[in-house]
Amino acid sequence: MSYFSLRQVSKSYESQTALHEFSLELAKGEFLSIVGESGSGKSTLLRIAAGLMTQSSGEVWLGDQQIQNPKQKLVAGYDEIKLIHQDYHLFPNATVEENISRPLMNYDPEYKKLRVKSLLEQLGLEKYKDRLPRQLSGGQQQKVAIAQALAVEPEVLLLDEPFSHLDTIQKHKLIFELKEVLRESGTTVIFVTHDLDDALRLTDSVLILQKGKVIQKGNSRALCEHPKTRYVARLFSPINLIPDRLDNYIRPADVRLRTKGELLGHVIDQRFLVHYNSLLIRLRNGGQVWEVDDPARKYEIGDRVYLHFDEEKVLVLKG
Ligand SMILES: Nc1ncnc2c1ncn2[C@@H]1O[C@H](COP(=O)(O)OP(=O)(O)OP(=O)(O)O)[C@@H](O)[C@H]1O
Repeated sequence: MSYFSLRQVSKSYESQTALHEFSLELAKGEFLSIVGESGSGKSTLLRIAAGLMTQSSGEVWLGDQQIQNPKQKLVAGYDEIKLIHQDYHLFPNATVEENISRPLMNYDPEYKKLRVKSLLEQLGLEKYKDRLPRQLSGGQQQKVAIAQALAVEPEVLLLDEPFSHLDTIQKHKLIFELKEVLRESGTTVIFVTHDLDDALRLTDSVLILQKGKVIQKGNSRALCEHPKTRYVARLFSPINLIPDRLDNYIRPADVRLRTKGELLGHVIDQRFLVHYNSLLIRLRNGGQVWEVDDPARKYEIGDRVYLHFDEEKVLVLKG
């Protein structure tokens, strides 16, 4: 049953189309990640979804309420739909506790107190509650911005790359913590990012956006095993073009290294990774370079190797 939906939403800036007939249906409490490269229309999409930008055409619905855009509504935006982006704005002279309670100004004081206490606990911010934003790390400040957005208990949370200022370890920890908080509250979530790994840490359900259009939607396994385009395939790993075969590619993990065979190359680079060595291999015919996994860590720079692969692992990718 659809709860939050975008219906044929398009947006053009002057002559440029940023979003083209974009449609989406989410059930209550569903999480979806949208992955797209820079300029693919992710921020435009979320601003329209939050009622903060006027679309050129199409509609946004939350339950049976049509979301009004800034041309239709005096004060743009909704408490039910909150957007968090990387450039959050905290009140610099207010403490963490005051920042979180600010959106609850008109609420019952007793409710406000309990809600802020609960958010401080959920996001692990109790010990910082009396600090000013400048006395916090980037990750802690981002948590305060998230708590501030959650204060009014939004039905829908839209996350626009809000973790991009954080280092990888901090980011993964925050995504994990946030996932628990949002699951518990039954919030419907759309997370946009250019990083597939971040997306898959929050949810297994991913939509790929390119040049304002939906390229593919599915769970990680379906997208990885049956990518529709080279861009989707490359989000998971590099892909190697098979010589003399049009649009045929093979992933580094699907290549086996042997001492005999037909496709000959030699190792020109080697990287130590957690579960395998990653090799760069220059093919003898044509000089093309393949990236190949060496799980046995057997081969060294300069070695001659023959490359094998199963036909069923070959990806045929046109776009
Ligand atoms: N105010 C504007 N005026 C004109 N063009 C714009 C405007 N805002 C965005 N665009 C264009 O619309 C397209 C989509 O932009 P948008 O910011 O939605 O993409 P994005 O996927 O969020 O990018 P990024 O990941 O870099 O933030 C881009 O080509 C951008 O140049």
